Formats: sequence, structure tokens, C-alpha cells
Amino acid sequence: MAARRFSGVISRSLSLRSLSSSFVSQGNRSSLGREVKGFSTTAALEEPITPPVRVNYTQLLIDGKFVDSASGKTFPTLDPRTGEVLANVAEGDAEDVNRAVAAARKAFDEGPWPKMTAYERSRVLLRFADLLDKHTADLAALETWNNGKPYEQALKIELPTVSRLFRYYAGWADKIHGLTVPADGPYHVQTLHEPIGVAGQIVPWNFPLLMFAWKVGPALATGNTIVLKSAEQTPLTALYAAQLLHEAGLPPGVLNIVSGYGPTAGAALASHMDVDKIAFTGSTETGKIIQELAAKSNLKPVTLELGGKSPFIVCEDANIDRAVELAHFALFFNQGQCCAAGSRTFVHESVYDEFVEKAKARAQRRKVGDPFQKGIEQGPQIDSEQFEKILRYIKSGIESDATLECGGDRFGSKGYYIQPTVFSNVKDDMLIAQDEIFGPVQTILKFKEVDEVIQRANATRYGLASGVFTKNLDTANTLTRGLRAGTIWVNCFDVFDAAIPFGGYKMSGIGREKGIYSLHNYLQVKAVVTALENPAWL
Ligand SMILES: NC(=O)c1ccc[n+]([C@@H]2O[C@H](COP(=O)([O-])OP(=O)(O)OC[C@H]3O[C@@H](n4cnc5c(N)ncnc54)[C@H](O)[C@@H]3O)[C@@H](O)[C@H]2O)c1
Repeated sequence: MAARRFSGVISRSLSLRSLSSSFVSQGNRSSLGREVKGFSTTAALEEPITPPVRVNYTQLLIDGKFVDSASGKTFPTLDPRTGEVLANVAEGDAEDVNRAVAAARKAFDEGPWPKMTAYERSRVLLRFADLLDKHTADLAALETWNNGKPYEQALKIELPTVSRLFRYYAGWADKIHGLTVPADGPYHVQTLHEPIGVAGQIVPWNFPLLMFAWKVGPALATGNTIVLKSAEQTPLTALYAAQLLHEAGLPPGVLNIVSGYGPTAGAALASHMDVDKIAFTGSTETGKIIQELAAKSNLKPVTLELGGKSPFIVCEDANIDRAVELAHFALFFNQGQCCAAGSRTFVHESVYDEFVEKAKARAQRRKVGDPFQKGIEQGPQIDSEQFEKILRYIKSGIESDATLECGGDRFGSKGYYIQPTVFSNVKDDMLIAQDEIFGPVQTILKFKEVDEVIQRANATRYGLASGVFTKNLDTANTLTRGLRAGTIWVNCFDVFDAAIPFGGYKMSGIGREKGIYSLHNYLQVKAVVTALENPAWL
């Protein structure tokens, strides 16, 4: 097979917002070739571009060293563009989790990490952020190769978000204060905010590095040690980033990375008696298992960031072109593989027909192709399982009499690409309006009244996020208070700055990540009560 050479991308920095709006102006025709059924041809997918990076780290990272798994086993990690093996990676299981937890325990109990000053820890994180910036191109390429997301997205949105997050938490490290408490009696009472100990962290495949950052940043800033299990689909960038953290001065044993499968390595971590806290991002089903394993072992506290079926509500006063673009971005970003995806597009009846026409046209213009190709908006889905699942949901939408406006099939004949798909006339009780599809499938529903849309938007087991698109301040206020979700984006979507807390109501999760809130996930509060003799005052 002839491999195409990577030609690089423009280096001007783009915010998430400008990147999404930059998609608006893109033309109808892909640089990849002719168009078929409104979508660009797939001929070039047969010749994947050679990624501009090498895979250097495939072993487990335990106690500051790259090592093979105890069993000697490896597992293949795939290129979603082709389904072919990209690298073989050491497969950790319970024995490796034991080794990693022992290293993290020792690093916590004996130091030096929790015994360093907060300022020293902060400096390690700042040095790491600088190294991330230096290695951005390699990390972004590796992320794209292993995950299938557009390289421009990884490079210009995700990597800067990751280094920003580490700088944000570096800033917090020496600003974590306890209290002096005025208790009733001759006592000096203070609270100490102490690290919780060994944190177990399990992350998914849709944003491998970003999820690494959300978990590792606050845990390290607060002085904890970590065992992180990456997703079996995307083990590569966590190993690379962890190596950079050691280069930045992280002592051995503080961050251990175990690649491997959920029911083996993941379950061993969640049920480990020497792990003091577990943080998980992934499906609601697995979240329930994690909570059960934590409860049945040592009752370790659990934070969960789970699935969603987030409404994106377009009101009657909306500027339709902008609403179409934002709703498109809210759903299709990252191949639709976002827990917060705006996956129920509610549109007011007065603008519904125009919106559907334009949403369809926009989806047909979406540039699908090799994620290393310049200008590509959508790469392949992560793997055959997700690919098949999405196609089953599309079939279910057609069978339940939703109107298929465009798409509806795979894109090309190789790898896991799916056509951007739009359904209109979707009803609340259809499966495609209820389940998390996790793919490039937009479902458009019609509404009439604000109270009605609040009730319908909330009629889900999830409560992760919501989008509200209106110029009317009163309508925005009514919606933001009425919607039961952890984040409400008003006239914007997917704004994920490090300072903004993120998490779910209902079955979308427990607890919040990012911002000041995430620090509490990794701290214990100790009350110290000291009797006072002859105090000058109380
Ligand atoms: N909320 C999110 O950010 C998010 C991310 C990825 C997937 N999902 C949802 O989850 C669905 C399935 O995707 P998935 O199978 O990769 O998610 P998943 O929940 O199975 O996997 C997420 C992580 O949990 C681990 N895991 C799986 N089973 C485990 C177990 N028994 N014990 C401990 N750890 C375990 C996995 O190895 C992975 O690291 C998707 O279709 C999507 O709906 C949500």
C-alpha cells in the first residue's frame, strides 16, 4: 500500500471557538476528491498518510521505570484509519496493578513527593507544562494516530488545553488553605487539608491526554501519588506524557501507568485495598461497576464522569446560521465521541424547517477523511465496536420513522469512518433520542414552549450538559435554572477551560472535575483540636 507523506499543518494558534467557526467557511468539496451522495470521495483513505511521529513507549511505567508486564503479555493497539496494528503494548493485569500500587504507596508514605513544599511541587508541574508545549507536535500526532481525531484539533485545541490545565493546577498547589475554626470552648481548632494518598484513575479513549490531565493535574498538585489505567484503545500518549513528567522532576513511583483492559487491570485498581480514592471517566454502566468494586473493597471515595444525552436548545429568536453551526459543532466535534455532545437538538417550531435544511447542508459539507490531512474535520470512529454500534443506532432511527436527512452509512470501505448523519422528525421515545450514540449522528426534535422543552430536555437519566441558543436574557435565565445538568453553555458549547468545573447530575456522574472543585476530590480534611491553657482570647 502506498503511504502518503504528512505535509504538516498551519501553525497559527486557534481557540476552540475560532476553529469551530473556521469550519463554517469551508467549501463543499473535500481536497480528497470527487463527491458521492453529498460526501467527498474516499479514494484517498486507501492510502493513509504516514504519521510524523514514532512510537517510543509501549511498556508499563512503574516506579519511574518502563517495564514489561509480569505475565509478559502484550496487546495490539490499532490505527482507527485502517484497523491495522499500530503497536503492541505491555498488557497489565492484577499483578501489575499490585506492583504499581506498591510503588505509589511507598512514594506516598516515604516521600519525597508529599513531603516537598507545595512550591516545589508546583515547579515540577510548570516544567512539565513547558515540556508538553515543546513536544506538542509529537503528542498530537500520536494522539491522532491512536485515536483518529483530526491532527489540527489535537494540536491546536487539545494539547494547549492540556498544558493550560497543568499550569492552572501548578498555580493551586501552594494556595490550598485549611481554616482556623472558632469552636465553643478553650480550644485552638484548625483544619489541615491533606493529600488523600494513593489515587487510582481510570480514563477513556475519546480524549486520552485531556482525561489524563483532568485526573493527574489536581491529584499531583495536592500531593498525592497515582496509578492510572489508560483505555485499552489508546494507551500511547499517557506513557509519553508520564515520561515527560519524570523529565520535569517527578520522583519515581508518584505516577504509575498501567495499560490494559477494564475487567482485569481496571477492576483490580478499583477494588484494591491500598488505593485510597478512585476517579473514573467512561460509560455509566462501567461507572456502576467501579462504585460497587470500591464499596465492596475498602469503601474508597469515588468520583465518576459518565455518559450524557445533552440537549442543545435553539430558541425562536436565534440567528439560524449561527445556531446551525454551533449545534453542528456541539454534536460532531471529535467524531461525536464526546460525553457532553449536544446529541438532542431541540429547535423551536417557528424556525424548525429552515434549521433542518441548513443543518443537513452543513453536515453534507463536513470534511471527512484521513485525520492527518489538512482541513479535515472528521476522522474515523475509535474502533469496530463503536463503529458497529453507531450503525445499529442509525438503522434503529430509520426503522423508527425518523427522517434520514443525510448520511446513514459508513464512509469509504476501510477503517471506521462514518458519514455525518442527520435525522429530523425525531420523537422523544425513539432510541436515538434516548441512548448515548457516541457518534456523528445529529437528531433534531421540534418544540413549541420553553416550559415544554425544559420538561422534555430533563426527561432523561442523564444530566451532564446543555446548550442554550437565544438572544433573550429572560429565556436564557429560565432555561439555565430549569435544566438539570452540570454545565449549561449559553450561546457557546464545549468550553472546557481548566478553571470551569465539569460533572454530571443524575446518572451522568458523581462529583466535579476541573476548577477548584477537583482539588477536594484529592484532599482529606483533618480537624486538629488543641486545648488552650490561659488563652488571651477565645
Ligand atoms: N463519558 C465519557 O467521557 C465517555 C468516554 C468513553 C466512552 N463513553 C461511553 O461508554 C461507551 C462504551 O465505551 P467504552 O467501552 O470504552 O467505555 P468503558 O466505560 O467500558 O471504558 C472506560 C474505561 O473503563 C475501563 N473499564 C471497562 N470495564 C471496566 C471494569 N469492569 N472495571 C474497571 N474498569 C473498566 C476501560 O478499560 C476504560 O479504561 C461509549 O459508547 C460511550 O457511550 C463515555
